[in-house]
Amino acid sequence: MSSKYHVVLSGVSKAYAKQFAVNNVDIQLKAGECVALAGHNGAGKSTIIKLILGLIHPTQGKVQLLGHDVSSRSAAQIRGQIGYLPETVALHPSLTGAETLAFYAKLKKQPLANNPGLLSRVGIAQAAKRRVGTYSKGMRQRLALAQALLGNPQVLLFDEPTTGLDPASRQMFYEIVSELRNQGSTVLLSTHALAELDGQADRIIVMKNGSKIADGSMSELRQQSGLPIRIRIALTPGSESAGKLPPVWRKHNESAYDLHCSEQDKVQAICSLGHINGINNIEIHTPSLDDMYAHFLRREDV
Ligand SMILES: Nc1ncnc2c1ncn2[C@@H]1O[C@H](COP(=O)(O)OP(=O)(O)OP(=O)(O)O)[C@@H](O)[C@H]1O
Repeated sequence: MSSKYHVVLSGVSKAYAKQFAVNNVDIQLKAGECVALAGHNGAGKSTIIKLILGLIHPTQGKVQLLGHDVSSRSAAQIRGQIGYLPETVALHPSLTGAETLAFYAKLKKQPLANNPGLLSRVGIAQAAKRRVGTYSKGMRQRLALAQALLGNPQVLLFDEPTTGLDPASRQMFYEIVSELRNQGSTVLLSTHALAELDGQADRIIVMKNGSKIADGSMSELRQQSGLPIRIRIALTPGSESAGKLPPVWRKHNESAYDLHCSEQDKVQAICSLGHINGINNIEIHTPSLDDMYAHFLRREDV
């Protein structure tokens, strides 16, 4: 296996009784890459994260982490290289933030000296001496993130990390993800919140009923989906130019007209408007991640 991959799943399936939670999935995660796992409830996202953590073992196939088979004894040594933020974090309410992080640092055999810096990094240094029971959901999630960052792990697994976070906390979270990528760590995060991934994830893997149904960067997914781009022009009210528009332009309302075309035809479509006077505005709407996600799920239903 090439060392540029931190995590490799090869033909991995996980069955409970006769039900496949994950079905014949191949995933490769490179060093310094942030990959999002998207899918509805029950799609298999948490199961993939648990397989990488070695908490459960595949029914079929192989999971490799930093060059080791996760099921092998040698994998125990590299567990300290993984940071994990579970979907639901149970923190003891009567411990302070600082005590909680000290507890996890001891479990991970990490020096306590780095803890104040970590609490500042996630923005809760001022609440370090307060009991966790008095923390808001966002503060608890920040503290849980700090424990995942203990020891500068090479692989970070975040299960729905931004659920319930306010915009400032989400922004802080993605700033940390960006730092982690820059330092060469691999980040895998599961999410339902696709819209917020734009510009944050290098790649998106779409799961459905345990199978991988799409895998690529935003622009690759856009191309694979073949979803059209919508160009909308607004004409000066009362303008006679509408009559000169090629028939492919459809009327949207009294002054606006739409054209649906592929990414490749976009420039030509705009150039063909060169002889039309009285264009007030041009809007280009490219398919969003939510549009593409819905498309991939529908395609599988057909
Ligand atoms: N321990 C288990 N025993 C039996 N079935 C399980 C077990 N864990 C998961 N499953 C089933 O496997 C499927 C995938 O579950 P998983 O938790 O991986 O989905 P998910 O994509 O993380 O969903 P969510 O977004 O709701 O967290 C589901 O049908 C679930 O019921």
